[in-house]
Amino acid sequence: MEPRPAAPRPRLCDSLGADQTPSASTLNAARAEARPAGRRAPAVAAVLPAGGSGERMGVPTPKQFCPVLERPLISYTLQALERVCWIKDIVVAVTGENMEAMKGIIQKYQHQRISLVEAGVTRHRSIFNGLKALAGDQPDSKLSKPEVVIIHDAVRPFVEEDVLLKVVTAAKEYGAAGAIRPLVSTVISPSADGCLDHSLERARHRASEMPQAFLFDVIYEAYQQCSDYDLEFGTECLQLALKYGHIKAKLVEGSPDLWKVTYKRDLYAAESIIKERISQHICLVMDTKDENHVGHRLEEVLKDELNHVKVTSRLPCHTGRDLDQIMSEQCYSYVCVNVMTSDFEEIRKLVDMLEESNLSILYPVVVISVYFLDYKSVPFDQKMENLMQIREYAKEVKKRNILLCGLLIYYPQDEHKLQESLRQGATIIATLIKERNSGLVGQLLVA
Ligand SMILES: Nc1ccn([C@@H]2O[C@H](COP(=O)(O)OP(=O)(O)OP(=O)(O)O)[C@@H](O)[C@H]2O)c(=O)n1
Ligand SMILES: O=P(O)(O)OC[C@@H](O)[C@@H](O)[C@@H](O)CO
Repeated sequence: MEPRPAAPRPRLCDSLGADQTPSASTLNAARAEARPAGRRAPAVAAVLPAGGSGERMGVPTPKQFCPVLERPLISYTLQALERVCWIKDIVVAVTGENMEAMKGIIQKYQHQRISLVEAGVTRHRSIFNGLKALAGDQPDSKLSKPEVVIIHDAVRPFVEEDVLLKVVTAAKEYGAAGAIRPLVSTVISPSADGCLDHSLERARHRASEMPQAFLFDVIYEAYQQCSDYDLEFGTECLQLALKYGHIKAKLVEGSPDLWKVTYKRDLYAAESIIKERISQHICLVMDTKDENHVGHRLEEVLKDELNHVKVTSRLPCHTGRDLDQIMSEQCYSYVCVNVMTSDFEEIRKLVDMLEESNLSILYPVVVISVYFLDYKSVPFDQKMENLMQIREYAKEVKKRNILLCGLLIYYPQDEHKLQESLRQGATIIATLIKERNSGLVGQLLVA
């Protein structure tokens, strides 16, 4: 899958600052971009079934709470939906025993617009409970009934605004809509004696994925009429709309990353996709704009080595403006360049700025403190002592989800040797950023 920037794609509401509350007029303007002219934007809510036990994952923790880069999987899905400003409420169905854990996740990762309901013993029953909360059937419910409701599995973290908009727009017109994907394996039907009865022509069939969207009344009435058998054994909401509402859902082609995390391999895949997405931008911090500065040489080598990664450089962080810039860039990888010094001043400033920006709440931020030293010609026992401070300081900042390590780059007079050191340094930097391995925190690597 091609790497995509960690920052969400341009949103309908990107005209707003990250922390601004959209005014009604702004929202309407944003919605106007998203809808055919002359039609009112529907009120949209989402239901996320998250009450499963994840048996196929084969671990004690239900997969929606399994960590990915030390953050529960469900938090990524919530973040994906929260990026969509026109989804007004997100109802999550969790079991009673996981309710407190879910509240803790919402608080720790500062999720917004989330309401919790009790899950059911099956996925359909969990979804039904979420719909009941939106229907306003429950006396203490603060939720208002939406015109359109999105249903999306909590274990499908890679959902983007464009497919959500497609299914919602189609649901408004057809009553129901769902994302589909080409089948990878052929579907076969076994006979009672365990032999092949027949196979389906793969090209004429599709896999039903998520998100799905429905006119609220269509799907709510379908669930209210639903047989116990369907509630117990059904796996397809679109089928309920067809069977009980006689609505033929519009099928929307989805992107490859809509898949559902089901087995352990899916968790590994999710982690590598997230790592790839947050490693798309490297910011070098150096205390000079001098183009001949060796830090700019390193920047150029990094650009050559990592042609798909955005490499920028900026002066050390000193003002609140820098904080805004860091947040807006959503960069999770920093290289702090120190030449012939081994003090920690710049690193401490950068780490404090990153901490203040709350950037490391959602994703681990990699900070690499690079020291250019001609360590073959100058005694650096004293410098080494300073450099070894990195171990203790790194342990401290790890608690804030900042992965700090050091890199000593040989800085010889000889141009050819320097180029070789720069290339080796760039390779190490690229690996540290791509792998984001907390096991290397506090280490001092040498190029
Ligand atoms: N009683 C249930 C069962 C499932 N789900 C949710 O429905 C989504 C898709 O279901 P599935 O992948 O089957 O999850 P599990 O049932 O947890 O997985 P398994 O079948 O392996 O146990 C998941 O987000 C799951 O948490 C739910 O809300 N309530
Ligand atoms: O059956 P499971 O509970 O594993 O997952 C539910 C899936 O069937 C469902 O998410 C899609 O197939 C679309 O309906």
